[in-house]
Amino acid sequence: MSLVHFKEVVKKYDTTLSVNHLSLAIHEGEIFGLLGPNGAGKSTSIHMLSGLLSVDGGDITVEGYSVRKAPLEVKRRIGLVPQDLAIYDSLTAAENVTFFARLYGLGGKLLRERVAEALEFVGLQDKAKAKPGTFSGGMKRRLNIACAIMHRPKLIIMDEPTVGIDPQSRNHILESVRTLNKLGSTIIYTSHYMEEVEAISTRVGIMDRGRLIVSGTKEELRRQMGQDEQLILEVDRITEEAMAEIARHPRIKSAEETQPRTLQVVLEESATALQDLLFILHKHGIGLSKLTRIEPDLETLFLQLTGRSLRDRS
Ligand SMILES: Nc1ncnc2c1ncn2[C@@H]1O[C@H](COP(=O)(O)OP(=O)(O)OP(=O)(O)O)[C@@H](O)[C@H]1O
Repeated sequence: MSLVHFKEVVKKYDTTLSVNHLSLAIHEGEIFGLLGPNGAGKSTSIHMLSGLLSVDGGDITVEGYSVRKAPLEVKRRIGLVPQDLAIYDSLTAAENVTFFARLYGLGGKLLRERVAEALEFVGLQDKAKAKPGTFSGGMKRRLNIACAIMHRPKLIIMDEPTVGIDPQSRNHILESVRTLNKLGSTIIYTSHYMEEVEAISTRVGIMDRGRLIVSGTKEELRRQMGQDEQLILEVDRITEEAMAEIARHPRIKSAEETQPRTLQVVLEESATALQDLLFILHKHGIGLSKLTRIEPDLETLFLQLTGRSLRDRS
């Protein structure tokens, strides 16, 4: 069942469409990874979903409630972990979580229980009375998460939660995402780190220039990537004649000398393309010392769909 529905959503700044008729369904129980280069429109989309930005066209619903018509019903179901930290340095860790708990209408014993539970969940129970000014970047991010989850929301939105933090906190955060999901929360996770999104998500959507250019499970996306084979060949030398012959081959899509004596080659998947490539090298007296096949990843897919690199722009 779909928990979140973006229907033809538009956000305009001046004349530019930062979000351009975005349609997207997120199902209950998923960890949905929203990937895209800087400026793709990820933050703008989730800010509209969380009610921090107005929607200029279309609508977004959460459990059928519209952000336009029933914003409070939507907010009650959401916990947002924003990209920019939303914590107060003058309050202790426990007071920070308490502040947000009160905003969600919690009080009394339940409030105290939930504050303790949230701090324990992010591994900051020993720091409840400390002020975040003394915390590392990673600890501040974990406190930020505690503030967003203490009301046990159905949907948790994490906007680039691992930017600029140490590996230990990063692993802690990724593990918390999995646990929160197992405990029943649906997660939307935005990032421009493709490895992270691949590792954690059950389904992935890739945005570019305000649009969703593709979405699916990792297996579905892999199938979309077609059947090209990417190979790295380490050779003892390369000649212009051999490169010219390789370039002329109809089943060899591209060949490039990426480093001295290293060739990166893209072949159509066929029984003969690799054999022919090896034959050409042999014919020109070129020795091959190593051949590696590159597994296709989301970066490859982004490149295929847009002609641009996801990584270069991140
Ligand atoms: N307040 C604003 N005024 C004008 N343009 C804006 C504003 N906020 C965002 N934009 C533009 O909207 C587009 C989408 O930005 P957004 O922050 O949503 O991208 P993003 O995918 O989240 O990127 P990042 O990974 O850098 O956060 C960008 O071109 C950005 O310059």
